[in-house]
Amino acid sequence: MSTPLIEIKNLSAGYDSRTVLRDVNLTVYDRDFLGIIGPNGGGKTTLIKCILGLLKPTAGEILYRVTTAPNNNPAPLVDSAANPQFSTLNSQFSMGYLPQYNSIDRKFPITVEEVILSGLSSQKSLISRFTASHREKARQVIARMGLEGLEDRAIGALSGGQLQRALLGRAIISDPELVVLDEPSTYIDKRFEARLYELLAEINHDCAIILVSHDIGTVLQQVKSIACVNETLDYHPDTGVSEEWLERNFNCPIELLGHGALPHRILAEHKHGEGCGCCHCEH
Ligand SMILES: Nc1ncnc2c1ncn2[C@@H]1O[C@H](COP(=O)(O)OP(=O)(O)OP(=O)(O)O)[C@@H](O)[C@H]1O
Repeated sequence: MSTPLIEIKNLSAGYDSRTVLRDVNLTVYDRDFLGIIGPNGGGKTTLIKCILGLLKPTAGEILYRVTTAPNNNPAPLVDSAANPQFSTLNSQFSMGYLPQYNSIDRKFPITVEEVILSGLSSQKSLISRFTASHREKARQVIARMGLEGLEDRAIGALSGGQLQRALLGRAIISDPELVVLDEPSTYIDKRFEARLYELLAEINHDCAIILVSHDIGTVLQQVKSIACVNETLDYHPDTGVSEEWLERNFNCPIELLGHGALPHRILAEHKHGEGCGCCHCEH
């Protein structure tokens, strides 16, 4: 069994006085590939915000593995209560984040290269410039993302898929311990989607991935473990989830169809618009 990278304990979170997540417990392991599914408004992005340190939980805590020990062995998880010198999110824990497409301000005057380099901002001081090796790293990431020739283009002049690739480049350029992707394939075409999942498989050799997606099919075929968030969290350590589990969590009839070794899930016949709240019923 791999070692834990992040442990979420009894976490609750919300906005103003409204609780969106309640009593969530979850362990993300080293080199995990965790898929997070759930209905619209179930709290997936809220959970991600908590993991990224962008939203303070109202209860519970999140523990991050402290940085690799000198002998290259992972250091144990730090209990923030027992070790007050550690904050729950320590600055040495590196995470890359691909936000939801609609949260990006495309008018922001920044080029593809600058977006990707900004993933290395924590490796330099505010006023110093990026070094030649930072720029070389950016060049490699631009090539990996298939964005050669677009280095100097402003993000407002990119297609949706190109922008998502630039943002993925930013998320991975620092070789983080965890990459968090919120709906990464929204605007990505089929050709790059296949490449995207190849890339994620490559990245997953060295770091853990949390992938939020409405596309249960893609999630089940890519991930090693799966969680469904709908105010509370239900976790499966592998992807062999049952129809019953999916139906309970999506509150919508779902059929699993055999597809090689993995289940290939599809929604069962059901009436749309009955307010079950699943993403498919909104279409
Ligand atoms: N900044 C905010 N202020 C107030 N309420 C919020 C805020 N962000 C999200 N919410 C509410 O919290 C609930 C959970 O939202 P969240 O974005 O976490 O859900 P989600 O599962 O990611 O949804 P989706 O699948 O639609 O992306 C929703 O009811 C949403 O309206």
